Amino acid sequence: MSVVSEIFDPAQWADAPGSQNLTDITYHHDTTGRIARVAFNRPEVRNAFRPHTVDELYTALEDARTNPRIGVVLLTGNGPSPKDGGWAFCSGGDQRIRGRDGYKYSDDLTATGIDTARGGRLHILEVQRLIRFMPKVVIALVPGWAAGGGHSLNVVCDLSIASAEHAKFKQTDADVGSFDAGYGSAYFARQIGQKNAREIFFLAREYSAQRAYEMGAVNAVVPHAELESTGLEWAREILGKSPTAIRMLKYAFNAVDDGLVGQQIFAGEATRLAYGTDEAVEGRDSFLEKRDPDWSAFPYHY
Ligand SMILES: CC(C)(COP(=O)(O)OP(=O)(O)OC[C@H]1O[C@@H](n2cnc3c(N)ncnc32)[C@H](O)[C@@H]1OP(=O)(O)O)[C@@H](O)C(=O)NCCC(=O)NCCSC(=O)CCC(=O)c1ccccc1C(=O)O
Repeated sequence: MSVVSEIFDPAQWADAPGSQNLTDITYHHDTTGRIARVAFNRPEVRNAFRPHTVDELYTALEDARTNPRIGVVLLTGNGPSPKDGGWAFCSGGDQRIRGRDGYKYSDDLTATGIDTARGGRLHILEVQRLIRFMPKVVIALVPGWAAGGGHSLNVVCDLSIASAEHAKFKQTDADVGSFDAGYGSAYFARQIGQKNAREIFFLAREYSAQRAYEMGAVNAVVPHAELESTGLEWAREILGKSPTAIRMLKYAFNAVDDGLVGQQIFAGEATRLAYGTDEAVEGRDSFLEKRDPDWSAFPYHY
């Protein structure tokens, strides 16, 4: 097992099936197969994402979502940068290949390699929704910079743990003419309060891990060397809980901010639970057996 990041413990992880050809991220399962680790792997650009990065990220997260053994996903950034030793969770969209209609596919790392025939992409927002709606806990492990769209990803994760020494937070969207007007800002304000969120976006200052913790943008600040082991510890603790309870709780927390989509997702899971009852089985069977349903065994609970 190769060491993909200085604080990655290879004894804890195995390559996720099909992950060998990934270029912009790494994807591992822990040795029990119950925890996924998905990491940005472009440390030389502070883990900025290009469309290909987002494609890989979506595929890995979707794989984790649909794997019935996986209960917790750790989202992080590999590091440090071989160029200058800097650490990053993610610095958002790769500004070198940003076009007028979104981020462009490029056959190399520069604007000269852009494929002009393909439309620009903003599909990091699809990744945000995947994290938000997956029935599993997603924990951001922030080993360095969380900036721009990377800052927004930290916002949308269920829990966040930050490196005391290297994690830094900065919402640069307004510096570069971008604006995450969804979860990245409006939901962020629900997390940390309107005044704090407006300050972070309007001034685009830099915030330490400790300050982010005080504002409620992260759950814990731990020594850098312990970031990943703490993530695993939290994940194992969550795995000790009822999967159904965790799923319903996540959707309940979401529902209040997600409007009818939030209600639909919560209601869908309630329907799934109802289908498991004898009462619902009676409804189905009466239809299939072409008879009136007999509800007499099912009281109006109060
Ligand atoms: C993150 C920094 C504050 C780190 O600063 P520092 O430690 O001093 O390092 P640097 O020397 O600046 O960077 C080292 C190296 O990395 C390159 N780099 C860093 N970030 C990027 C990037 N985003 N794109 C391209 N390259 C990057 C940097 O140029 C250096 O390269 P050298 O060749 O060594 O010089 C600082 O780096 C910084 O501020 N970075 C930019 C942060 C930023 O503005 N990000 C984009 C915000 S906009 C966005 O993410 C939109 C995303 C999106 O798709 C979206 C669209 C619509 C709605 C919502 C979203 C959404 O937000 O999700």
